[in-house]
Amino acid sequence: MSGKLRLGVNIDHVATVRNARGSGYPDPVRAALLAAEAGADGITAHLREDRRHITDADIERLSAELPIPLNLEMAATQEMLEIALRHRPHAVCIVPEKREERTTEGGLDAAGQRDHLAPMVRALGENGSRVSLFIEPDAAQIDAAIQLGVPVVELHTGRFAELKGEACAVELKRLADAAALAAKNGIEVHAGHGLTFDNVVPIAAIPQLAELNIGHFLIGQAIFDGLAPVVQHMRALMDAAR
Ligand SMILES: CC(=O)[C@@H](O)[C@H](O)COP(=O)(O)O
Ligand SMILES: NCC(=O)COP(=O)(O)O
Repeated sequence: MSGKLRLGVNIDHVATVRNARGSGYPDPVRAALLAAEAGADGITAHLREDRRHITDADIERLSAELPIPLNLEMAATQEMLEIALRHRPHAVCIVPEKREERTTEGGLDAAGQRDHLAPMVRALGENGSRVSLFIEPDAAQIDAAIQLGVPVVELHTGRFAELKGEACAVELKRLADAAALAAKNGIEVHAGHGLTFDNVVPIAAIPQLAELNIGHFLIGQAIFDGLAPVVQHMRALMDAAR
């Protein structure tokens, strides 16, 4: 696959700024609508168990107002399953979660949780949401995704984003190999976490990738440059990489 690479804009950290004062602004839904106007192909929002940023009300409004697909990120819990079944978002991405973490620290251990994940994946898929698993670029995790029958995996690029030099190059190859393995087995491949203007191009150049989900950097950069120009610039970098 080397067609258009979709950009999913994660608006979690607009909500982080809003929640800092408990005010109604900045409004994550307004940010999502502006990102859509600027060329985002989808919006990603992570409803965390502790609601540190995105809230249930945000998901309600995004579900009602978004003109582009919503990708709801959630932990593999009964509470989140019921919320996802109620809203029936275009997509649901199951991610690992620890309350004590500052941000997602790695991929979901799908291989170690297959029995727990299987009924959730089935229920979400039968309800009409496209299910993805946020996993490490690892053959065992991809095999688990194949066994679980998910149509999409999202590869965790956080390690790639943190590493430098030769170690970063090794992680990039790990991501490319994992994308090729998943795609060969009929799974659509996405990637995300820690992507910026400076590191997105080699990820975007991986031909099997269909979508990148990018948030924290875009929202931070928008403070200086505005959200629409930042989305348009990321979009241009991704297009130029293909
Ligand atoms: C799964 C992932 O990498 C992000 O989409 C996730 O939203 C990170 O969690 P925070 O947004 O809370 O940092
Ligand atoms: N799944 C990755 C995502 O949605 C955004 O991650 P980040 O860009 O906020 O690190």
